[in-house]
Amino acid sequence: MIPAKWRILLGFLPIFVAAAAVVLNLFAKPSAGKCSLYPHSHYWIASKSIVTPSGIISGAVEIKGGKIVSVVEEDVRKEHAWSRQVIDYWDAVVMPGLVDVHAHLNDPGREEWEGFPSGTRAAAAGGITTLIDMPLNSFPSTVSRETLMLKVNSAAGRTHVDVGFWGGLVPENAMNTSSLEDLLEAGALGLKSFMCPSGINDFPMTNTTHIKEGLSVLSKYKRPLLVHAEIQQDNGNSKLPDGAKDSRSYNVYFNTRPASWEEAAIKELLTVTEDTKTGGPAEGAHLHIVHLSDARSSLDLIREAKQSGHSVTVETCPHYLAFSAEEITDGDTRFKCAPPIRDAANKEKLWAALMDGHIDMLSSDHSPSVPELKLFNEGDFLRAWGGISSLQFVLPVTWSYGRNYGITLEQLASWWSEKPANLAGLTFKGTIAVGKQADLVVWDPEAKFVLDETYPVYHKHRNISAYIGSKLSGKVLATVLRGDFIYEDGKHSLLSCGHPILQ
Ligand SMILES: NC(=O)NC(NC(N)=O)C(=O)[O-]
Ligand SMILES: [Zn+2]
Ligand SMILES: [Zn+2]
Repeated sequence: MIPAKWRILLGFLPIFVAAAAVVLNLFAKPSAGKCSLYPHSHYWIASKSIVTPSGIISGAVEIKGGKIVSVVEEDVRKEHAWSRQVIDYWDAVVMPGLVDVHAHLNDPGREEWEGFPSGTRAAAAGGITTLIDMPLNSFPSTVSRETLMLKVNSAAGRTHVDVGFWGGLVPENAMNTSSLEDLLEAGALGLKSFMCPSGINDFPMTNTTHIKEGLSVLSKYKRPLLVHAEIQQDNGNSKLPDGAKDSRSYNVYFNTRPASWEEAAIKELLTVTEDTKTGGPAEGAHLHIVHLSDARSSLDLIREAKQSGHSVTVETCPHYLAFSAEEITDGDTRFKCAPPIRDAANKEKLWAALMDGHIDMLSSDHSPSVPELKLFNEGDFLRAWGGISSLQFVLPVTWSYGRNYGITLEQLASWWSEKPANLAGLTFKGTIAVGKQADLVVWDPEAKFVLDETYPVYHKHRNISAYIGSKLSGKVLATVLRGDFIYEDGKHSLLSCGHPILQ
């Protein structure tokens, strides 16, 4: 029998515990050294603008153990205020974290171009919570189980966001089913190939036969093939001897890779994607065309193929939507990429296709190099490295330019989170819904900023980014990865707690 005075004291115990919890919470500081800037594992994020699959709501997202456990259209602030478990963002937008299915992090092997630590820090600061890394520009290229393991080992404990990996489809493994299966069994989320030279020696291009083989293996795994769709034609002016061209001229570069290269590649691809139709020999496989630039005939072909049941999707990138050939200054090789940024009328058509749903999603195609390879002194468009560096800015860029076309927050979430997560088979990410991982970006659509010398940039080489000097609106306030605040207001959590994602 417990003496009466102890029983009275025990009766007060829950009150003591609650009071202690309140005091501890009041003095809780961001816990340095951990994965999150906040100590909570069960909390609510409140806002008047939460982007869910069923529309924008005013309310709160309840997060517990890294997952979304409820999404409520109620004011939870009063109910939970005492515990300081509500983080209130008022008018800021809460969206699913971005899933970037096309980034070149070049690690291991070319870390001086960009590595997992710098690339994923930039991603976190930009509201991207998941990156799928491309199999080329690192060394060696990711074309086998062994080379995938090099990637995974290099990423371990060094990424601020979750990172998945595409494997490379190259002639050698395309003709060797067991090696391709081995790469997929090891966890590659899908494959990627080039129909023109990739610029990387150990990543040779594939032809239609290789692509057909790849799709047939992928159909068993129900994973996608991503293709860089350009086929070299004789109609570019690349045949001119170098001396006859002003290599500083953007127009000269632009004309070396005309839209007919994209069109030719897509025409060929669509002969193979017949097989992906329901009942076809490669049913279950899916073809995804990366970084579409030509919004004319290439897009018409894709639209028709989709209508006749091919399993095909297409992405474009913010640089094709933000810039036009007419605005690019000669010698400014920051804007060199392949396929090239085309004329302003083409850009308008890209926007129209995106708004109509004919372009399914967006990706960064962040493809940096060391500044020396951009040949800024010579301004040589023909010899400079092709690739735009943009990872940290894709959300404000899409928003700033897209506002003029009337884009909605729901569209942003679909293009940047839901559709890319589906492409990569990440059923546990991509939307704000009960049961999903709590990957979120909180951002202020009205905040304006200039990307000048003072702006913190986490890419390895800020001067190669095509966006430096731009005025943008839409500022990322906080990024949440599986419930952890990995970024808020210029601060990153001290530990890099991103996970590798293997299928
Ligand atoms: N080797 C590359 O990173 N190439 C990339 N380069 C671009 N887009 O200019 C690409 O995705 O094709
Ligand atoms: Zn490409
Ligand atoms: Zn790329």
